[in-house]
Amino acid sequence: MDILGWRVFPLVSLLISFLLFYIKTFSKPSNSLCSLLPHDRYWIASRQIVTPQGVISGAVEVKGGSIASVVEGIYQHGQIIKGHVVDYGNAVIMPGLIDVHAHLDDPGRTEWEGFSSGTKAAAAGGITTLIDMPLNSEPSTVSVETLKLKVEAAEEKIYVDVGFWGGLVPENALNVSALDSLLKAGVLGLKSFMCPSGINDFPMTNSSHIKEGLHVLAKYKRPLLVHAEMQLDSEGYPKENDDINSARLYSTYLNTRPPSMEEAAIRELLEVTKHTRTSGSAEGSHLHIVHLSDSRASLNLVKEAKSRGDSITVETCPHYLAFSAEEIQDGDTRFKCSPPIRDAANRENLWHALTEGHIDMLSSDHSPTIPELKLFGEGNFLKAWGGISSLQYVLPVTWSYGKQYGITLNQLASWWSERPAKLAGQELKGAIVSGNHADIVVWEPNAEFELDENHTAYHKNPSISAYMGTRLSGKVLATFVRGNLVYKEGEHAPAACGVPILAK
Ligand SMILES: NC(=O)NC(NC(N)=O)C(=O)[O-]
Ligand SMILES: [Zn+2]
Ligand SMILES: [Zn+2]
Repeated sequence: MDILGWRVFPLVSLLISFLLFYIKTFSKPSNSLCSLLPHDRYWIASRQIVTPQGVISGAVEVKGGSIASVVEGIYQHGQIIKGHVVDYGNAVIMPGLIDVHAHLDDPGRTEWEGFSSGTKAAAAGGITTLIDMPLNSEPSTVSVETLKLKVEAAEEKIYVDVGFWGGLVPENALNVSALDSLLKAGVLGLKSFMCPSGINDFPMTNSSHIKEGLHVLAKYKRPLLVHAEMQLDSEGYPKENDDINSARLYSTYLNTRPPSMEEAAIRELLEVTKHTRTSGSAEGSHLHIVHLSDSRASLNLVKEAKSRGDSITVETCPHYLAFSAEEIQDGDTRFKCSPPIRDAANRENLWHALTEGHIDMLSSDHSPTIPELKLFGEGNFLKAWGGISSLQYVLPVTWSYGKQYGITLNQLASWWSERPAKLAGQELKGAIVSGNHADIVVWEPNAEFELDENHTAYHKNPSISAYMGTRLSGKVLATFVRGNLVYKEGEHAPAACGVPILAK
């Protein structure tokens, strides 16, 4: 290169790096597009703010995406609070919901849901963090490579924060280094099935796989979530049933998945969870049973394990608390899920277990599909896709059906925010306290609405939701994620600025 070339070369490379910096900085949505509120520092006030110390009347100061202070009344240091104040009057200010169990089906099955529509629905429902399940996307999240595909798929599409569970499947369960690298890559914990999952690249695990998984998880202090239903030789399991009249009956489906399937799975799990006790070989790991439906023998087993010191928690879902088998019409496959929705007496017991603290938390288990796979015309319960679509409605559903049991705002915050935050290892989320992320839902408990065709639903396929046609109370007015007002009465922020959460 001649002298001139040597002089021009640094200049050109400087120019290129400036250009790259410019593209990187300014092609991302600017902050003003992330929020419907053009302030970095502001206050939100109401007469009902749900804090860990109880419900107070006052104001929450938000600064730089975090909660800077929480004050009773509208005075701080004896002076009336200054700056931009949004006064929500009698509406409830609560920590944003954390949904630890949702299937957003992205990448690969975005015609079922996808990160964009799924997190829009979440924001409209007051959910500020969602942990995505490792199955129903294509491929399933079972390795470092497939996790990378998830995170890439989520980029600039998520309106709320999204974390990821990894899958524990036979292939990685017996391969410590594969599990290690998946956990190092940032999944918040693992999830496995004790029965067929319905997804080809997500095979079921047995208790030896689960034991191995827990021992690896112990090092990382992260949980294993398990779909606890086990196929029993002596009892029925979705047998192919060519008699369409019988397959249309909800009772036919219910009989294929009796409570004893949940009980058998949990009994087997407890052989392994004993290692999670203090000084046990898997101390530090934790087992979480997802979507419990059986409120009798299965729940008793969990209670006993807790009393013995096992590190174990259990969730149930709004659909088990809202619906009962008696009300499900034959052929109405919107209600098909596993484990199945059981009788009204079981539902009553679930409510008691929840209010008495034996069920630790709630999750949506939002598991949508395309209407075609729900086989509405045929109404075949044995062949239709199993899964309830509910993401946007979990708060009003819990509130509407829970009011008669006298549930409190603090209980709602505990079931939907505090305990889920702990399960997912999110120390800066789940409660309205200074220093936490400003993840907040503002909602009006007394406002009622009809879930009819005039109601704006953000799910990709609203018609498959079992809640369509019901009347609910509890309307979400505003949702803040890390201080950004991402949803306000029917409108979303222009840009999707949620953060993908990876464990460190
Ligand atoms: N593949 C699924 O989404 N399964 C889900 N299906 C339900 N719950 O019916 C689940 O969580 O088990
Ligand atoms: Zn499941
Ligand atoms: Zn699920």
